[in-house]
Amino acid sequence: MEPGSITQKLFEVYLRLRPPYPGAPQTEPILHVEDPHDKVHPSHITLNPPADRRRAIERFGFTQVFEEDASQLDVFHCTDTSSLIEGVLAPQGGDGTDAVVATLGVTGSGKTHTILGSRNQRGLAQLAIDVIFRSIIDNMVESAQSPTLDSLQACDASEATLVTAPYFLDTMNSDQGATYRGSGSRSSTPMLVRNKPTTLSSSQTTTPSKMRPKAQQMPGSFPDSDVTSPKSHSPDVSDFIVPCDPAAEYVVIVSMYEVHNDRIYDLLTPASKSPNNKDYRRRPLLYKPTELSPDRKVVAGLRKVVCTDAREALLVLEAGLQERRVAGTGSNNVSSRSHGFFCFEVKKRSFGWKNNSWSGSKLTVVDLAGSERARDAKTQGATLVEAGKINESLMYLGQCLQSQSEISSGKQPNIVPYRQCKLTEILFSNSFPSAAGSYSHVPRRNPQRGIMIVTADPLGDFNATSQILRYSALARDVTVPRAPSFSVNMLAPSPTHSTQHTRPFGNAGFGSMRSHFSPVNATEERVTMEIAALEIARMSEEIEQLRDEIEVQSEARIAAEAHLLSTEDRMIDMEAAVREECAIEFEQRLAMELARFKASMQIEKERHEEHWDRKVDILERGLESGFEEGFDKENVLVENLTQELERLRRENTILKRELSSRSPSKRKPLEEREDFSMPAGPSSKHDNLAVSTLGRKLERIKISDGSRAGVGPGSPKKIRRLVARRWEDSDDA
Ligand SMILES: Nc1ncnc2c1ncn2[C@@H]1O[C@H](COP(=O)(O)OP(=O)(O)OP(=O)(O)O)[C@@H](O)[C@H]1O
Repeated sequence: MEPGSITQKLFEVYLRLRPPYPGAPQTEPILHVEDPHDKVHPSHITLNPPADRRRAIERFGFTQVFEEDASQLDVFHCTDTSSLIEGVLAPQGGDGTDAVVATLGVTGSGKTHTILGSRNQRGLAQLAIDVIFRSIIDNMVESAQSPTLDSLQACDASEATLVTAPYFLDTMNSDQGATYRGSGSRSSTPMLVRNKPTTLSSSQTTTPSKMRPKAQQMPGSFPDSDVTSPKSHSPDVSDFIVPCDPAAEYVVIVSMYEVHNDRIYDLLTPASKSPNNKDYRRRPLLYKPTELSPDRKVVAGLRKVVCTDAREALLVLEAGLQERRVAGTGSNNVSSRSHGFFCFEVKKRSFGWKNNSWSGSKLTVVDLAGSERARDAKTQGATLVEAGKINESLMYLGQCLQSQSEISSGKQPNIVPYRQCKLTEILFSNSFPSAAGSYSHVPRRNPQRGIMIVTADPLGDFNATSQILRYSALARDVTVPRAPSFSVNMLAPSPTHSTQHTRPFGNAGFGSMRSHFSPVNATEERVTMEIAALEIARMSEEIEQLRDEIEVQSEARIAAEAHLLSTEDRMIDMEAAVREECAIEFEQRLAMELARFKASMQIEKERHEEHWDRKVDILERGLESGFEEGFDKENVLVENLTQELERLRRENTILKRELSSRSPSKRKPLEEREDFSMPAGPSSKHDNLAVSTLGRKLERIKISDGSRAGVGPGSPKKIRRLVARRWEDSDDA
């Protein structure tokens, strides 16, 4: 089945009329309860427009109408809240069925009174807590401490943090434990001590502030949760018990949250100081499917308190109500500025299975904020914006309820448009069976059962009341107004004017008319009067219709403005989220790029080092090889020179011999001769000089040889060869 399509009524709708305010002026009520005829309880009312309004008379049908004198207990019993509790406790085994009890109405019409009661009377929430705990008292778990707490935590599908009631209350009461809202909260409606309630003025804002009075010091207007006080039992339901599963042990988990400006805030988690400014703020929570609840959305991340008796649950409820946003308006001194959701999850598991999983269902009691007209409520600033948001969400809720009644009367396709805002999503999304086949690993849950109690003030504002009734009623008839009575009066001949008819229309003066008076004229005039009267009636009708239209249009404009504001808010949120996402992505990419850059730098560095190492190697090798080469060259040179020197010496000896052999008698011995004399000094110098002298000598010899060669026969090559041979021969010799 498509989500949003229905096969049965999603909410039973009841109407509760509030008694007049003490000291309220005696005026004609706009609402009249119809005689039930053959039925026991009335179920229809008629909405009569005030005498000065020309509007249709409307008739609305509900499951039941509670008149002004109906008590809290009447409402509890007749709305069959006990059967909802029975569905939650699931006495026949299984998970049971979730239930929702909500109130809807114009501001000040008694919604909070019905749900949370007042100083002397308990509301449906307290009565339900009482009945639930009385019914399961014999099957309650022995202790909510570990390991029970751990097993409950493991089975919680809403990513919640579970704490035990004693721990929660201790934390709340400790001075440093938490930061709670004081003024501007439902602090005037707790249940412990009978101090005078705080009266809130319209100037009080709904911004959370750092304050936490101890539970015992809180001013109260709710019934006493002190079990010894008679007020704590009023009305008394002690003889009322609902059957529970005898094979199971139970525990109750309390959680509370509010929907304010289309955002969900936990009422049991203290506000924390925002880093940017000194305000104490709560973090909005998400309404989403989770791993353990893939087929159903849940408010994720709540703080839930495990309670084992009614007193603990009431104290937790009271603590959460301290956080609820309220403000004084022109219509109500303590007006709820948010939709409050108080959830009592009844968890059960089979006896003897200490580690098996917990299942169960929950009862949610909802105190909706009231619709209001800015003009009447005299709200401004933030409270006016809140009012716009409240009206917008109630308009969407109205559309859902209207579609329910239109579907059942066959006027509309089988779809409930509940995804338009958080309020309708939370109220309706569990009203439908989960899609067949999907999430086979998760047990299929029954669609929730719902009760909507519409509250109305019979002496209240006609337009606001008619609007609420129009979209909440299960059935509606419209009776077209009769012909305007004044036209009939006008048509009737006036005895005083039997002879002198006044003429309301026409340019002619009164005197001129009278001068033309005749029976024929009288008939004509009567016809004219008739036409005029009909025209007046038609125009008045038109004016009324236009007036209605204007009212509808201005309501629509307010709703559209509120929608615009919420859309703007959503866009700002989205922008912030996108910016944050971009910043995170940018930082991630930057980090990645930096890492990549560092890695490539490292690689490059290593490559460079390697390159340089290789170069140095090559250089070293080059240097080594170069040195060796140079060394070798030098050695070769020295060797060559030595050889040359040896050769020259040999040559020298030969030459000496040659010279001495030419004419030894006529010549001085070589040592005595000037050109062969050896200078004194180191042997090397002496050698060098000798070599150079020898060189010169050789040169001369060559020249002389050359001159000889030029004169004698044969080539110089031949001569040199001959000479060399001769030297070789001499060497040999
Ligand atoms: N049935 C009733 N019997 C007695 N007193 C009632 C009843 N209904 C409402 N009241 C009183 O009327 C006053 C306003 O009622 P309440 O705060 O319940 O209105 P509301 O619809 O919750 O308003 P809002 O939407 O502004 O929060 C309270 O003082 C409450 O005690």
